[in-house]
Amino acid sequence: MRIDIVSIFPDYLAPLRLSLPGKAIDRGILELGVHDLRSWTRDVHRSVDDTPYGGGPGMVMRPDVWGECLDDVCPDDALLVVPTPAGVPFTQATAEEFSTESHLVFACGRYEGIDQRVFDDAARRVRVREVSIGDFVLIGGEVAVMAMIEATVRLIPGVLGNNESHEQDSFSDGILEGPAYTRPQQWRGLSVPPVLLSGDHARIAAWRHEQGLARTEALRPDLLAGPTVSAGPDHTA
Ligand SMILES: Oc1ccccc1-c1ccno1
Repeated sequence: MRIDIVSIFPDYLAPLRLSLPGKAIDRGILELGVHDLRSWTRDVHRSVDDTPYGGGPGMVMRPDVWGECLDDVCPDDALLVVPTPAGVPFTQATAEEFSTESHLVFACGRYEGIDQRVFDDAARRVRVREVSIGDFVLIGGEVAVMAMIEATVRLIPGVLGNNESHEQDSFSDGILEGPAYTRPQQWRGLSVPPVLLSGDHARIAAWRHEQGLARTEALRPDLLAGPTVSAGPDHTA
């Protein structure tokens, strides 16, 4: 997989080369390109934004600069992902869909967002997903992109080591993971549930599922209410 990211703060994405994505890069499983949007500016001030039509606070990122950048960075077979609070929810299903792509391009917006015509124009030749990582507002898309990349890259075969797996992730079977325990068996008067010491793998699996279900009912009953909309294959944002 190749991932390209466009940002006016490329150094913000430096941590991606550590831990998980870093290992994937070292193993040749992942190619990562980070691009400074200002490289496509043509004025002496290297301007990337302007005042919004219709008035209102803040600034909007310019279509001309983004358009020329995406012409260079985003080929027709790539999936263009645009993090935005106004997007379709990013879920584990989205991460699974993204992990099967050969080329992801992430456009990090700032200010009041990117001129909509950038995505309308891009949609003429590439698949576009406007995606939200949650119902809150950030200053820019970089943090959202890092979260989405980590959630996606860890699902690529070979990225997680043998003793790490995503088969029992929260959400992988639609419910939250149950509690986890390790040594010591007694700690500050608190014991590890005896079933986990039984060696009875069927009982342990059943207990873990019950615990996950109880946690889900208590904390995320919405996950038990049936399928929700997410930025999956049938949602073009
Ligand atoms: O709040 C944002 C600002 C810029 C780009 C993305 C976001 C966002 C918020 C939630 N998901 O994405």
